[in-house]
Amino acid sequence: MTALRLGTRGSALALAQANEVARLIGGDVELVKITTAGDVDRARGDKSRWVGALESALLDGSIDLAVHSAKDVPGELAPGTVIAATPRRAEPFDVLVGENALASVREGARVGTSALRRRAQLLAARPDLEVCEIRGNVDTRLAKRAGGEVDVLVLAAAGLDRLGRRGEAGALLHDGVFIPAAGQGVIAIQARAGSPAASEAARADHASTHAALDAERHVVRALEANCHTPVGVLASGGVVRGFVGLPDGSWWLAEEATSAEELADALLRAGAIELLRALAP
Ligand SMILES: NCc1[nH]cc(CCC(=O)O)c1CC(=O)O
Repeated sequence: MTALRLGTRGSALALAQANEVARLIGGDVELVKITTAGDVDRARGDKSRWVGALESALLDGSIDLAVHSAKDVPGELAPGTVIAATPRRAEPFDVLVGENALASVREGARVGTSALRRRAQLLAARPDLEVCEIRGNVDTRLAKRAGGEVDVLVLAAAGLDRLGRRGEAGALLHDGVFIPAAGQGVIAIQARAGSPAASEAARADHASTHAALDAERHVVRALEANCHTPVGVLASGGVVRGFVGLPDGSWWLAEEATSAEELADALLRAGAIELLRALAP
């Protein structure tokens, strides 16, 4: 039996995720590090830049499975591929680093994030804050904050957990508008449809996580959202919640429903398309 080749990006977070997947699948598994366009030039581009090279390696047979942060996976997968498994979800919410709670962040503080969704949510809740672009992987951002580039950071709790750095974070942002990105905290294992590796990956699957991810991805596709769209969606405990907002915090929608279809309808009825059009005329 030859080893199952798991393709992964080479960042510390990606490797932590791939090692977790290797442990869950068990047996003879080998990690194959793949450099994506996103790793080479972090400044621009969309999700396909992170995921595209892994999808190509999957399709050309140089790997058997691709491991991703589900929130980095675009709404449409490469044809002929599937999300074969999603291990049990980690913490889905964002956290503040540098202050324990949003209410304690001083007026006008500099908050670092490059995600439009986080900017939209922060300014919806606290219009006084100065949201600053901050780039780089999780370690780089933590170092930049420690060096005084910003006062506070917003990061995914799951990423900090996986890097063993959750202790540096404050409280979760989980009230009101703070709905995380679709798939946040979920690892997606992508395979060629019908391949033997897809069946092997299924050993690592957690059914309710998979159902939640499917629901969240349904909403993203219904809104034609991508990683440049300030959209949050979280399915949990039979409820699906969604947020769509302008990055300056001046206009936002938050709805909840009992299915992905109903949530997408509710957001669309409330004006999500007009809102997204105001964003990208
Ligand atoms: N955009 C980068 C990225 N992709 C996934 C995570 C966190 C881990 C996860 O959501 O599973 C992060 C870092 C962050 O947003 O703080």
